[in-house]
Amino acid sequence: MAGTIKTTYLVVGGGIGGVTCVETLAILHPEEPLVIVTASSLVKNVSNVSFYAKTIVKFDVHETEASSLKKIHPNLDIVYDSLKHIDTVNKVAITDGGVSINYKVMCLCTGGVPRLISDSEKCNRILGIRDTESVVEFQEKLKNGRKMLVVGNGGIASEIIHATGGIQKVWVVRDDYISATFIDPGAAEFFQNTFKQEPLGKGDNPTVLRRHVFSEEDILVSLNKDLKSAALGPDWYRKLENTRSANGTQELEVIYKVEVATVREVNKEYPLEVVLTNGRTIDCDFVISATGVEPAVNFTSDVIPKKGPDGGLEVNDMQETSVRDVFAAGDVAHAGWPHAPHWFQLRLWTQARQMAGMAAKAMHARVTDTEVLQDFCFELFTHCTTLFGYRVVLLGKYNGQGLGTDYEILLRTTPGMEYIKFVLQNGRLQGAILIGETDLEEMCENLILDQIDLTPFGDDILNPDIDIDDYFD
Ligand SMILES: Cc1cc2nc3c(=O)[nH]c(=O)nc-3n(C[C@H](O)[C@H](O)[C@H](O)COP(=O)(O)OP(=O)(O)OC[C@H]3O[C@@H](n4cnc5c(N)ncnc54)[C@H](O)[C@@H]3O)c2cc1C
Ligand SMILES: NC(=O)C1=CN([C@@H]2O[C@H](COP(=O)(O)OP(=O)(O)OC[C@H]3O[C@@H](n4cnc5c(N)ncnc54)[C@H](OP(=O)(O)O)[C@@H]3O)[C@@H](O)[C@H]2O)C=CC1
Repeated sequence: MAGTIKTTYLVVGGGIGGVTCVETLAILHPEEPLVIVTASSLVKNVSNVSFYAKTIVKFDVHETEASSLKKIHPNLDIVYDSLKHIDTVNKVAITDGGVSINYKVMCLCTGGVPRLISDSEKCNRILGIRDTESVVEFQEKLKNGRKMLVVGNGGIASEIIHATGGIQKVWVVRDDYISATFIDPGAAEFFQNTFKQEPLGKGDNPTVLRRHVFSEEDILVSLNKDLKSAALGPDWYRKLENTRSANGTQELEVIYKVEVATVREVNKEYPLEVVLTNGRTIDCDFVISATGVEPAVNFTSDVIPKKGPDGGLEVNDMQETSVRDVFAAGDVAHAGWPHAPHWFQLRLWTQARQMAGMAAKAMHARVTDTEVLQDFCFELFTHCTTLFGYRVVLLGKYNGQGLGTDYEILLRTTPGMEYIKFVLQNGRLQGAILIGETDLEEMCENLILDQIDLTPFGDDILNPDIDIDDYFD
């Protein structure tokens, strides 16, 4: 396979980041040669893009043959291989198979790998979920399993708890409420109530509106986690819904404020013995470690690019690493520029797509010696997802991240229907959690971006009987 290729643009990785970078370059500079290095013949692509507002985007993600990318870029060369080494001085990338690719600018989109709990190396009954293969392995374990332990409190754990059935589940979280990466304790309670009941019709339950001024103590015990933060896509968990263990029982126990201390294989009724940090022992068939991702910096380089505290390749607002002409985007990157007040990094589809689009524009600007500004999407953190069957939209500093101690929360909740949380500081909206079909996305986006003083509206801003939108038209 060895040989030499000369290209203007080089993109590494066939996830959402790599494919978005290729698609954007296909629009910006179709006549220039472009190479994508992808270890897999399948790559990710985005479809059904719908805009809830200027920056709030929802889309579907599918797998497609890498060769289909040639339809959009006539000068695309696909190398089915893995990047091994970058010689940044001579601008040559070398693959495992010995192909040398001479580039002018390159973008690293190598994604991340699951960060598993310790003991995972000793035992193949501790699984992480990242790609299609890991889901197939999980499905096999589910079919024959009686009891599983899920550790972690983010997106994957929440989706697994929601989608699996016919198996006893023990969910071990280190917070005092569920799904802490995405929501607050109030929303967790809203979801937990729905576990117990059928969805309600409008009018079955009263709407509650309340304002809460937080003290430091409140915040410490409940809200305001510093969010840390790929690669299957939305709806991956639907595959689990039809995978039922023949054992039949279905129970969920959530154990709060603990971690897994040790896991060992034993010769007892259940093959795994998990000891928690509170001393309790749980016997189970397997463990799902849904404990975050680590950037996949799985290649060497003559000059090592600077890394962020999360181990990601630190990039500036143009997505360029500390090594000139080497850009990075998606889960492998650490957003190292001074962030806009209502944006922060979370390793998500949306951000991988936004970063990669930005990287492509900056790479094109470098090659054509032109100027480009950072995209507007980095002004506001937005995330649209589905949790426990509900639409969830997260905007800005939705959990008060980095706001200190003097902010207010305005809540409106209708059990089984909607949960709306506004985070206000100095009377201005800083973030919001919108659960259910609230239709408030666009208004919230405008209120956060324009920083309109909402003091004159008092609690009416969330009064369901007042159409507050009218005030801002
Ligand atoms: C189970 C699961 C569910 C998720 N659900 C959601 C969701 O609902 N919403 C959401 O916003 N986000 C979700 N995410 C997160 C999202 O998938 C990631 O943020 C996103 O896929 C990151 O894209 P990426 O292109 O940076 O990385 P990846 O998708 O990981 O792609 C990286 C690619 O690079 C390749 N690669 C790695 N190293 C090399 C190398 N050395 N040479 C060549 N190729 C290489 C990999 O094989 C891979 O194809 C989910 C993640 C998981 C694991
Ligand atoms: N619907 C969506 O948008 C989804 C998004 N994703 C994305 O995919 C990626 C992987 O998901 P996931 O693995 O859930 O990662 P997340 O980063 O979302 O969550 C990881 C969770 O595990 C906890 N944790 C980390 N280490 C330990 C440990 N040693 N013991 C106990 N708990 C631990 C974290 O707690 P702490 O915060 O305290 O560190 C956090 O609650 C993420 O980027 C996520 O955003 C995944 C699924 C769905």
